[in-house]
Amino acid sequence: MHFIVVPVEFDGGLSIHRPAILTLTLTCAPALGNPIQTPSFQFAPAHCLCAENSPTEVKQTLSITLGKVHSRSRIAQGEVYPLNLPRRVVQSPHRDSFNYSFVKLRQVDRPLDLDLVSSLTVTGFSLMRSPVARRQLAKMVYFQTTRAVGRPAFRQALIRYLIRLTLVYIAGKYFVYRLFLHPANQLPGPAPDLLVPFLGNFRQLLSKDAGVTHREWAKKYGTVFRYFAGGNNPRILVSDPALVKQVLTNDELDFIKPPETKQFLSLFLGDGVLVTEGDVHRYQRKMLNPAFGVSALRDMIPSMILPTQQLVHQWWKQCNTDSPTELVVSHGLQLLSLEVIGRAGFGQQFDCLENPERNPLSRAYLDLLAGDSPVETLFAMMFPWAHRLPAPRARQVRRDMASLKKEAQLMVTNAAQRSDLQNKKDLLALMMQQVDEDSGNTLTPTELQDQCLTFLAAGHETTSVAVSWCLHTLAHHQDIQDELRREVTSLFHHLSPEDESPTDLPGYEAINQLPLLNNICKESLRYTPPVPITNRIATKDFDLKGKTFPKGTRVVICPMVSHFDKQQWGDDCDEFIPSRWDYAPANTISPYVYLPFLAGGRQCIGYKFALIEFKVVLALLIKNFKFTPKPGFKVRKGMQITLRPLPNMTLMVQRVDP
Ligand code: HEM
Repeated sequence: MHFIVVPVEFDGGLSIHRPAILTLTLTCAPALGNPIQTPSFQFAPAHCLCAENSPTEVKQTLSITLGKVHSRSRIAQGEVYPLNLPRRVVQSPHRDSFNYSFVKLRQVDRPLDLDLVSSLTVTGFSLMRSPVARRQLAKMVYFQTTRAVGRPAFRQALIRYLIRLTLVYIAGKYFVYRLFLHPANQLPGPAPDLLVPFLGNFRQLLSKDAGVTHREWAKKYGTVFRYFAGGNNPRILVSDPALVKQVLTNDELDFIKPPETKQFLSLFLGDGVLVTEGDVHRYQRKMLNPAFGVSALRDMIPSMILPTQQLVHQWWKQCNTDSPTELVVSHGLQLLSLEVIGRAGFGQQFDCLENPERNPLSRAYLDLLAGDSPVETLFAMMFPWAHRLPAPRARQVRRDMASLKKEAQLMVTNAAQRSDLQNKKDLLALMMQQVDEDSGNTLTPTELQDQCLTFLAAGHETTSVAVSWCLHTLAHHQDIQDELRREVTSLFHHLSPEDESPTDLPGYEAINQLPLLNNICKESLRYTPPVPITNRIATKDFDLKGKTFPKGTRVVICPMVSHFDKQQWGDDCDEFIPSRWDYAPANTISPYVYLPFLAGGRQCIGYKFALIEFKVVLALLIKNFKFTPKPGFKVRKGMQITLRPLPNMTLMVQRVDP
């Protein structure tokens, strides 16, 4: 038996001008004995806009109308009766559902051959024109979804479906595409580690010191190769100087920092210059560059020498008079570089060396950097949301970050109230006085605050790591250490180790003119680059060596590889030879091969600051102490943002009589 159910009016003021035909073909055959209870829909509900919830209402309507039919006439299978029934009101049992209240039921004498799609389209358009209908539809979708989700069978089927879909997605993206189909696979490179299937070559990378595995791969696969990182994500490592230049300079704007690195860094640094990209970054560099010029640095020399003298005095007191003493040098150096950046950067004495816990800024930084595990740092970088977890360490990190922001804000507010700002020569004062020539703008308090946090972070850990490794290397090269001591003593001879406030300090030029000190710093930054690796992500498709790689591909620049490339440096590149800087190839080396401060538009803004600080600290320490290795002490080069010594660098330190 076939019916057309024609709803002519809907609840809630929804009016459909033409009698919109909700075509429902009903087969009442199974219900012949009792058509009132079991009319079943043949196909319409599957197509109908209100498919899922209309049956209830239609059933009710039919119950009534068929009930009337039944009372008047006998319905037999195949028999067709003309119906011309009056409208009847049907109350929906689901108040929230889409219900129509007047239904006219018309019986036809032949199987239906209606244009179902067009009639439903009319219905759909009419419905969507009415705000009330839209609301009704939204309600209906919500109602149907919640009702379906409420059914255990549906839930199970949905979960099964989602699991299957997820597995197919993971297998497709993380295994098939990344390990085989991604264009990076055209390049040579190591096979993924099958023992940890999801982590690419991570196990190999973490099993050795930072950069060592990369270096081995470079020897085997050349200056452009691919490997797999976490999630089997392919990375292309380039050490060919022309290609490094392409990434860092020629197409600089097409290669940005990976979002997770930026997210991780911006937790601490806000929108500082280390994090921003494009025009904002260019503007910030323009505003900040003058603060790092040589004339500014000349005035900062006392802010470097005085805290170093303080550390010398501390170590002098800790050392035995006639035998070497074991000292955790990296700890003292970290406090020192924080104090230097406090004084030279912000005109403030953090008093880190005397009382590291006193200043909230230094306290927060020391706590944040306290972790000794590279895995911990990698985890934090890969999952920047981890600090939101309700774990005690995460809570402490949140407290530290809040404290950093508050203190930086305070620092900027206090600086703005200084009456003698014009005479101050620290980074913050210089930044505050900087006016953009084009727009006439100055940096806003928030911008200044973020830059302060950036300089604190970027400027102190790197320098202390650089000096720690240099002392370690010199401890294994006593002849070079002795020679350096002779050179620096000639310049700093009048500074007594017990004098924390010396006067008559050597100047910027005099320090830079010490040739061995210069060579040792350069060679040490080659041998143990404090930033061993840098990642970029392509913002558009790019060509490298005649091959095209898609947007989103990760490119790695690795000073630990470039600095040990025999073709560039010669066969002795694995050795520490400061004198190499006196002749070729080192003294003519490409800036895209020697990369301790990177190159291009994102080169370290503080590299001159860092170099002069490195020299001052190294000179004063070597002048006053002899460093030798601690027997049995094994130190690893940590694969963190910086090349951290793991565990903290410990050396034997002996006083050198003035
Ligand atoms: C030996 C010490 C240092 C080393 C080896 C070093 C190295 C680097 C490297 C490799 C980068 C580029 C990172 C990247 O883009 O992936 C960088 C960026 C940066 N460094 Fe340094 N740095 C040192 C000291 C300093 C100091 C003392 C300061 C500030 C006082 C500083 C401030 C910055 C800033 C602000 C950036 C971001 C520049 C930008 O993206 O435009 N650095 N540094």
